[in-house]
This record gives sequence, structure tokens and C-alpha cells, in this order.
Amino acid sequence: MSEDLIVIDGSYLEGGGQIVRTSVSLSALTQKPVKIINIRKKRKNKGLSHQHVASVKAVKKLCNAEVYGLYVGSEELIFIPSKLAPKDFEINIGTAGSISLVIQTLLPLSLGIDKKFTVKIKGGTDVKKSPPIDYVKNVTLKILENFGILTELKVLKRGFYPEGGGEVIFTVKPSKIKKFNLIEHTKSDLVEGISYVQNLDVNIARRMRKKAVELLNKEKLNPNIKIETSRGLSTGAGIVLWNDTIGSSCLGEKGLRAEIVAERSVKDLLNERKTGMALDKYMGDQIIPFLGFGRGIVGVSEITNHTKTNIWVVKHFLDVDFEIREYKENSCSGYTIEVI
Ligand SMILES: Nc1ncnc2c1ncn2[C@@H]1O[C@H](COP(=O)(O)OP(=O)(O)OP(=O)(O)O)[C@@H](O)[C@H]1O
Repeated sequence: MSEDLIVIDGSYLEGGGQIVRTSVSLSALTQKPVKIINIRKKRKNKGLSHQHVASVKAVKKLCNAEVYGLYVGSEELIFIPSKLAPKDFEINIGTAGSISLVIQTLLPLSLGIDKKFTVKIKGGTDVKKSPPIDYVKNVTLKILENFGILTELKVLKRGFYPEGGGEVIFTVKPSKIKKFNLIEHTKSDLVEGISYVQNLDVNIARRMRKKAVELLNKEKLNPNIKIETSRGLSTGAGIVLWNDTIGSSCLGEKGLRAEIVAERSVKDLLNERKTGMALDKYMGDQIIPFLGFGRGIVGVSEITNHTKTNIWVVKHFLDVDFEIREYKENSCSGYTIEVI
């Protein structure tokens, strides 16, 4: 068995949890056993965290994998998959670990299943350094749906750091990926969004929306931002904006004025929009496994270390080459990533 094992160095380049997620997901999909060493070696809290353990557990369940080293803090993991066998189940990350990143791990499995599965995931919906759940819903899943990936996502409860308490129902359906051809942004002027609070005064959400609308109007854009207020186990606020295939967000923090939260998110969106490319810096890395399977070409605003690392991981599993080129046409300024 060890001869067939793909060995991945988890400290490569970005050296984050994404190496684990992509490796395990593609291992299940391609049925190639994998060993990941030096997991998150560059991070302060080395090894697997709760979110990564939950992600691996979820994939393990779906392919009855034999797994070694699956515990919080583990710096080495062996994952030996069996045939994918979709089933419904529940997974509790146990902290405010990102539900979105568990979803990120499950998404590619859509390409290898013959019937749908539904997972109830408990954890954090809006946590730092991960896609807010509204970004997943309105940017990631929408783009992927256009290229054949069929899913349903229902958010039951929001969960913030540190208590979590978020709950979502996520369904993945058997999907057939289409070839990508998504280089430039549509330049639509409709900016949709959600300004939300949990266990906090609704005025915070109103102030975030007001500021975002004011700034977007200044740019002659057409904002349509909803307000959401809820009660839950944890407390928090934030804003997520999306403009066709690009998105941005900012989480509220104690001491950070609502107007600043809105301003940061708008600024990020406008910067992405200015590049004229179809995918923002976050989707740039998230699209990579799908591009590996679907082939074709996408346009991104930036080539991040996450993107380079994900390309490197995918190439361990698929016999594909990713060509990155600068793209400066039609007043766009970014990069294309192509798989022939
Ligand atoms: N604000 C955001 N909006 C959308 N996506 C985001 C945002 N912040 C981070 N992401 C995405 O979340 C993922 C984070 O991967 P990364 O490996 O850094 O995370 P991790 O598993 O939490 O590991 P680590 O703690 O080691 O960084 C990437 O796909 C990145 O694009």
C-alpha cells in the first residue's frame, strides 16, 4: 500500500488547512490513498484543528475510509478511501470552526457520487479567515452551479466565535462538470448583500447597510442589501456583498464602528471589481480543484499563495497542468488560469 500512497507535505508554500481539505477530498474522489505530513507546520497552532478533523471525518464517512492520525493537533494523516457511498449524517465541529470550510471539502465529491447526500453541520457560519456562509451561498455555489455542480444550502442558525452554535443543512447532488470559460466580470451594476446582527441591536445592521449603500451609490452602482437580525448561542455582526461572480465581506468586532465594517467590505469589492476579472482572490483558490476536473479557463484578480498551493495539491491527484498568464485586455488587469 505504501508504494501507492501519495505523500503531500502539508508545510508547502501557504502550508494551511486547505492542503488537508483538498487532499482528502480528491483522495476520496480519485480513490488514491494519501499521506499528509507536516500538517499546518507554519501555523501557530500546528496540526489539525477541530475544523479540519470535522472535514476529514465527513469525507471518511462518505467513503468508509481507513484513517490514521485523525485527532486535533495531529501533524500526520493517512487517508485510505473506499468507494464513495453517499449517506445523510450530522457533523458537529464542536467549536466555532468554519462550517464553510467543511462545505469546501465536501463540494468536489459531487463529481463522484451516484445519489445525493445531506449533511447537517454545526459550528461557525461567520468566522475569520474563512468564507462567510453568505459568500458560500451567493458566490461559490452560484458560480459552481453554472458549471454543473448541484447543491442546496440552508442556513438554520448563525454561529460566531467563540461559542459557535451555527447550523446549516447542506445537500450535494450527483453532478457533471462543464468546461470553464469565465474570464471577465460581467460589469453588472447590481450589488447585492446582507447586513446582519445576532444578539445585537438591529441599528448596527442598519448603519452598516446605510454606509455601504452610500459608498456604492457614489460609484454609480445599484445596491440591494438586506438586513437580517437573529438570536442565537453566539453574538456577532457582519456584512457580505456580492456583485455577480465576485464577493467581499467584513465581520464586526468589538470596538469597530459599523461604518468601518461596511467601508472595508465595499472597498474590497470595488478593488476586485476594478480588475475586471470574473473571480475574486478567494474564489481564485477555491475554483482550482473544479478547474482540474472541468478544464478550460478562468480569470482571477490575483494569484495568491492559496491558489498556488491548491494547484500544487491538485496536480498530485490529477494528470493536469495549470497555465497562469497575465491578462490585460478590455481594460482588465489580472490573470488567467488555464487547464488544457
Ligand atoms: N473573507 C473570505 N471570503 C471568502 N473566502 C475566504 C475568506 N477568507 C478566507 N477564505 C477562504 O478560506 C480558505 C482558507 O484556507 P486556509 O488553508 O487558510 O484555512 P484553514 O483551514 O483555516 O487553515 P489555517 O488555519 O491553517 O489557515 C481559502 O479557500 C480562502 O480562499
